[in-house]
Amino acid sequence: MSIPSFVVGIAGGTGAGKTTVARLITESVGESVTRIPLDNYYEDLSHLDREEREAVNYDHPEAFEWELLREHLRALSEGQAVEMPQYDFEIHNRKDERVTVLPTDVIIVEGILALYDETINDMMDLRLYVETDADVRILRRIKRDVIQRGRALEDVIDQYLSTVKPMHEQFIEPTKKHADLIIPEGANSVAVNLLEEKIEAEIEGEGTRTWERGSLEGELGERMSLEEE
Ligand SMILES: Nc1ncnc2c1ncn2[C@@H]1O[C@H](COP(=O)(O)OP(=O)(O)O)[C@@H](O)[C@H]1O
Ligand SMILES: Nc1ccn([C@@H]2O[C@H](COP(=O)(O)O)[C@@H](O)[C@H]2O)c(=O)n1
Repeated sequence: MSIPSFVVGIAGGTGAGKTTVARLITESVGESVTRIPLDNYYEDLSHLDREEREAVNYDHPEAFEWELLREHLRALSEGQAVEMPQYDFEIHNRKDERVTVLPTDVIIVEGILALYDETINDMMDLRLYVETDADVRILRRIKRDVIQRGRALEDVIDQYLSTVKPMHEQFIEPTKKHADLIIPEGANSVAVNLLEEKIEAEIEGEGTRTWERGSLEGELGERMSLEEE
């Protein structure tokens, strides 16, 4: 019998620690986890020039291609591979290439609005909201955007005040009510260890969801067979 993947959502404000939590779980649990960054599902803005793309509100739900994410999650949790878009923060747009993502026992969807879409929330088995104070989050974001993404401090501050903060209050923070668990501070080792245990138990437990990874590698896009227990 087919057993769908265990789908985990990790939401929270910018700089809250979502990516870190997702990365720690993935590193600990291993190959059976696939990470789906919501950033990869920003709308394709190739029809806009760079200046117009810089002015887009990237914290509004309309910035994302929800239907594509729904389709991909549905496909992955049913055992089909998908071609996931890749996002480039330098050019404020998708890259030309896509990456083939194989179905796995566990799928982690991670991003500011990971708990926003009702259909996607219904597909999730575990919904997490990472909660970190706004002052800590903006300091982390300034460090990341200025040092790693080469953005000007003035621009980072302007963007924070004009869109990031108001959208957080209007759309992101309210999704906390959809969470099963709230994780304080991001890479909080007690919470992360408990999550790792929960996810490992899901993989190893009764009715194991065991995708035969190798069986798909030669015939990508084909439906996978499930290992009978
Ligand atoms: N509990 C924590 N304590 C200290 N730093 C943390 C903690 N959690 C995350 N960080 C750091 O904060 C920064 C932002 O974390 P990240 O996971 O990228 O946030 P998000 O994906 O929510 O934007 C990273 O440099 C990360 O190492
Ligand atoms: N071209 C873009 C696209 C998105 N952003 C910002 O990314 C933030 C979401 O990612 P986190 O890892 O911080 O959760 C979001 O707040 C967008 O403002 C951007 O700056 N440029």
